[in-house]
Formats: sequence, structure tokens, C-alpha cells
Amino acid sequence: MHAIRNIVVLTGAGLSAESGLATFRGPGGLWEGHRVEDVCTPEALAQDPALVHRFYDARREALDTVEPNPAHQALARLDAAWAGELLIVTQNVDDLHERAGAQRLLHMHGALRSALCAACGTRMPHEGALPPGSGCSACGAAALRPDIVFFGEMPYDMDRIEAALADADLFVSIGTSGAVYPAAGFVQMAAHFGAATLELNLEPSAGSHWFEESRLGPATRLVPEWVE
Ligand SMILES: CC(C)NC(=O)[C@H](Cc1c[nH]c2ccccc12)NC(=O)[C@H](CCCC/N=C(/NCCC(=O)O)S[C@H]1O[C@H](COP(=O)(O)OP(=O)(O)OC[C@H]2O[C@@H](n3cnc4c(N)ncnc43)[C@H](O)[C@@H]2O)[C@@H](O)[C@H]1O)NC(=O)OCc1ccccc1
Repeated sequence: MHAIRNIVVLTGAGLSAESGLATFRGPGGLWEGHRVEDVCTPEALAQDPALVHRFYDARREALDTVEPNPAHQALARLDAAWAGELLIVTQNVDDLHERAGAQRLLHMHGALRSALCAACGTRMPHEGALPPGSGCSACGAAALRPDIVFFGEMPYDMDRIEAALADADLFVSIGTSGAVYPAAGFVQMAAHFGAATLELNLEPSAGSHWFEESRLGPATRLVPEWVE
């Protein structure tokens, strides 16, 4: 096996589960009987902006009640120590990666601590509740929305992600069910360009068969073991 220099790590809700944040497809999924698809689409935002804004206000507020766990901390240590290329691509909208100290990180599905102007496209840090019709400081339009990539919307930084996958020697997927695209297709892309592929997950995922190796167990055990 060729030397590992360039690593891409993909993370999902399972990474933050042991910090106390609900996953999407675990028991009692995220939202008061709402399917995520019902509150996480442009149509839902158009139909019932108050519901969608309240959904993300509640998740933003919950961030103050949780802490990064040993899996987040291990990835931050790897980020600080790894001399080669490393890119942590998270599907998570929580801020636990960066609170653990991760730097080489991108949120492909947006972030709770950010707001997006639907009129001019400006993204800006945001704390606290975000009522519908909040004004954009860049263009003045009353068009701020949660800075979240909804279903049917293009994820952020796909060019950077695809370039990193094409150069990767190792692709590692942690705490994701492999149910949502384009993230679920990254393992195939990385393998196509010759990367070794490793999955760390509590249970087999929809994409496990694409990985050369799958280790099953809680992220707080598997990730520090893998990093050390
Ligand atoms: C449902 C699915 C079939 N639908 C899609 O994939 C759609 C449509 C689609 C596109 N291409 C396709 C191809 C085929 C089929 C469908 C599609 N994709 C999209 O709409 C995407 C955008 C999707 C992004 C939606 N936003 C999210 N999040 C933000 C919101 C929010 O967070 O509220 S997705 C959201 O759901 C996904 C949930 O998955 P996971 O994170 O994996 O969580 P889950 O609960 O499912 O699983 C947890 C896992 O962890 C494990 N686990 C649990 N505890 C632990 C533990 N303790 N330790 C370790 N592991 C653990 C469990 O075993 C489990 O496996 C994440 O991506 C998450 O971000 N956009 C797009 O395609 O745009 C088009 C386009 C293209 C070009 C140009 C313009 C437009």
C-alpha cells in the first residue's frame, strides 16, 4: 500500500451523538414527529418559515448545552499533527469540530452559528434566535434564513471537496448512514482515484460495501484508536 500523505475525513451525525445531539435516522429522529425532509427543504421554508426558523433556533440554542467529545478531540489532534494534506468534511451543522480545535474543516451542509441572506447570498456569523424576515446587514433585505443546505440545494465547497477526494491516499468516513447524496458518493469517488477507504461507524451503513475496511463501534472509542 502506497504511503498515506493526503487524507479526507467525512463526518456525520454519529460523531456528535455521544455529545448528546440527536442523529437523523436514529430512534426518535430529530424533530417532534417532523421528518427532516419536511423542515429542511426550500418548499418548507416558503410554506412555513416560522416552523423552519424555530427548528434551527432550537438546534442553535442546544449547542450551548453540549461539548465536543473524545472523537472530535482526536480529529483536532490529528489536524494539528498531520504534516500531509488533511481535509475534514462534515455534514454536521453543529460547531463541535471547531470547538475541539479542528482547523482544516469545512461544513458542506452549512452551520447553525451562521445566517444566509436569501437576497444577496451573504453568509454571516449568527447567534441566538433568527426570526423570519430578519434584516441583512449587507443588502438591507429582510431575507435572512438559517445558513443550512436544504434538500435540493447544492452543498457548499463541492469543488474543494472533489479536488481533495481526487488527491486522497486515504478516505475515512465516521458516523454517517450513507443515505444522503452527494456525501454518500464520496467513498466511490475516492476509491476511483485509488484511495484506501475506511469506515468507522456504530453499525453497518448503506455504503459499507464500498469500503475496504469497516470498524463497528462508538466514535469515542474508534476515532482515538485510529488517530493514535
Ligand atoms: C434522502 C436522500 C435520498 N436525498 C438526497 O440525498 C438528496 C437528493 C439526491 C441528490 N442526489 C441523489 C442521488 C440519489 C438519491 C437522492 C439524491 N440530496 C440533496 O438534496 C442534496 C443536499 C442534501 C443536504 C441536505 N441537508 C442536510 N443537513 C443540513 C440540515 C440539517 O442538518 O438539519 S442532510 C443531513 O442528513 C444527513 C444525515 O445523515 P447522517 O449525518 O449520516 O446521520 P444519520 O442519522 O442518517 O446516521 C447516523 C449514523 O451514525 C451512526 N452512529 C450513531 N451513533 C454513533 C456513535 N456513537 N458512534 C459512531 N457512529 C454512530 C449510525 O449508525 C448511523 O449510521 C446528513 O447529510 C445531514 O447533514 N442536494 C442536492 O443533491 O442538490 C442537487 C443539486 C445538485 C447540483 C446542483 C444543484 C442542486
